[in-house]
Amino acid sequence: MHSNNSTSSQSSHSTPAILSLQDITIQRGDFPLCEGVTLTLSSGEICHLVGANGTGKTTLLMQLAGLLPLLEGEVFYQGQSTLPIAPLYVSHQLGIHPNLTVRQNLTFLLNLYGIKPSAEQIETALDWVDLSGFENMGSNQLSAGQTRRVTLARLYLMSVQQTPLWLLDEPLTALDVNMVARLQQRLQEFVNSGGAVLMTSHQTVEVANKSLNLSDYLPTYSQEGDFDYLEDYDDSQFENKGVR
Ligand SMILES: Nc1ncnc2c1ncn2[C@@H]1O[C@H](COP(=O)(O)OP(=O)(O)OP(=O)(O)O)[C@@H](O)[C@H]1O
Repeated sequence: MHSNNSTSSQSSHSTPAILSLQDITIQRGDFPLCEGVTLTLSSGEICHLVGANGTGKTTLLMQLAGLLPLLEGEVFYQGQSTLPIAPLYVSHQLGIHPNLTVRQNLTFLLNLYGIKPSAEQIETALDWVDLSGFENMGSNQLSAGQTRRVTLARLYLMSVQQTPLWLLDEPLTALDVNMVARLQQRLQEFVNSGGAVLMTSHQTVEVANKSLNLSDYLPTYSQEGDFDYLEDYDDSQFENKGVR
């Protein structure tokens, strides 16, 4: 893995990059979490988005998916400066409704991208995540890993034609080693067919061929050691007032 950021919306190839972030600010609420974030993501690339807890990885994916506003910087999606873009976005909150069956949930998730799956496609996708026979089970009866498998099953049926960019938030969490390997194989197939992936994970992502570390983009005031102003702080006013 390597960092390979660029300020251009063009990749080194003649076709535009699938995604280009130029000096964007990651922000939720009043204060920026990261500033000047820059990335170019082209066909064939799987970018591992890393950074300490709370640095803004989920916030960035939500901004790109149009769920939170982007206040600073520019996003190019397939060469066009536009937001919100319409990638596949898989939230770490899963989006599985407990009162629906597994089949109903998976059908709904695919409908969002214009896919009306046949019974056979649902079966095949569930088989891919080892949930054959779970079609009519209530989703409130699934384990954490099984719930995540339902939300990931859609990746089996989605292709570059629906969306060339997948934004995946913690897709490997709660999965056993076999499913982690199978999912990574699917990501590789997707980018080999022309797609690109931006994903968060606190685990190693073996198939990643790029990384973006948000810890490199913290605002100056939050960087370690930048607390000089505290040296002048006079706390004598609190002495003997029971304020300590
Ligand atoms: N629902 C929310 N409402 C308001 N602020 C939030 C909310 N969720 C997170 N935050 C704040 O936004 C900041 C960034 O959170 P975010 O979830 O993007 O971080 P992250 O890098 O994905 O963290 P983690 O590695 O723990 O998943 C956090 O510091 C948190 O204080």
